[in-house]
Amino acid sequence: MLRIAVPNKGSLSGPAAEMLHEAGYQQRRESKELRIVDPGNEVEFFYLRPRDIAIYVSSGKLDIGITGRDLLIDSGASAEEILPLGFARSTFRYATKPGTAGGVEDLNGMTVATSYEGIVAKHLADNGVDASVVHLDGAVETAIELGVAEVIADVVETGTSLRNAGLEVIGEPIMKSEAVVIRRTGENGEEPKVQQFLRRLQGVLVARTYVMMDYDCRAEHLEEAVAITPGLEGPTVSPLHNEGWVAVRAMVPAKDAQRIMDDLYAIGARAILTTAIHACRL
Ligand SMILES: Nc1ncnc2c1ncn2[C@@H]1O[C@H](COP(=O)(O)OP(=O)(O)OP(=O)(O)O)[C@@H](O)[C@H]1O
Ligand SMILES: O=P(O)(O)OC[C@H]1O[C@H](OP(=O)(O)OP(=O)(O)O)[C@H](O)[C@@H]1O
Ligand SMILES: [Mg+2]
Repeated sequence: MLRIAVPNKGSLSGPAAEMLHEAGYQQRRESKELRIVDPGNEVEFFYLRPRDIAIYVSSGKLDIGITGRDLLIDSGASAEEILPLGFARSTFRYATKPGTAGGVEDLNGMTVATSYEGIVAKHLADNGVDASVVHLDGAVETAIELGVAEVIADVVETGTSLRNAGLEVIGEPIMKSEAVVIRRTGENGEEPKVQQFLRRLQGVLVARTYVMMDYDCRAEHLEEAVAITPGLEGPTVSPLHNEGWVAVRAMVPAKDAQRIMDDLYAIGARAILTTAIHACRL
């Protein structure tokens, strides 16, 4: 049985459960459940604090975990990222009251409040900056107003929390994060159960990113059409009863679908349809 750590709370928890559900796995019915077994898929899910997941996975007691890249790196645990999942995207940045500092190089002698001490201490050291770090559990944006620190380092998505606190980012992002699948560093990546789990999640990512496009076009325009919709391994082309016409089917990126339909129409393609992909194995 594959043992998988899933975030039980916070920004990662809802989207992770949704992705696992789309991949065909049973998920817990209520938020107090700490573990469930999905016998049909031979998987056991453990609902754990996102911050603890890399530690459990590095211990070898759990095979796989879903957590944030920033949490993985901050933990210092001996676990590695094996698949990025595209949700809970954020940057990790320094912020101050306007006029306090222009970048990390100005932080000598200051105090930085953060929930991610591991990332911040390393970043300061890598930049040769001597600043102290104070650990706070959350809502770190308030630390400056209340005099606990001159600088914060925190997760930024829309920037709303910073704006509301009258703070602005300084310097370049320390890192970019998103939800990731992790496993113990150096673990054999060929294990069939693990590979099957990753293929299922990859299938969800593809189904979310691509749509299926079907259209009819004149045979003499086929090469132009194929250049517009190359598909993954090449489009499927079938003859139409109407001589001189062919039907074409290819996967296209969902975000480009409308532009691609316009381009196909312009070269004379007609009956252009897009349909959602519900599941996929590449
Ligand atoms: N507003 C956000 N947008 C996108 N990702 C976020 C956001 N806030 C936190 N994250 C990501 O979520 C993970 C942190 O999860 P965690 O549950 O510890 O904190 P949280 O989502 O802020 O929840 P909590 O309410 O418990 O503070 C990190 O990977 C972080 O990058
Ligand atoms: O840039 P934004 O869109 O505002 O998002 C970033 C904020 O979201 C998270 O806070 P959360 O609400 O989880 O509270 P926390 O600080 O207690 O973790 C994060 O810690 C930032 O404060
Ligand atoms: Mg938070």
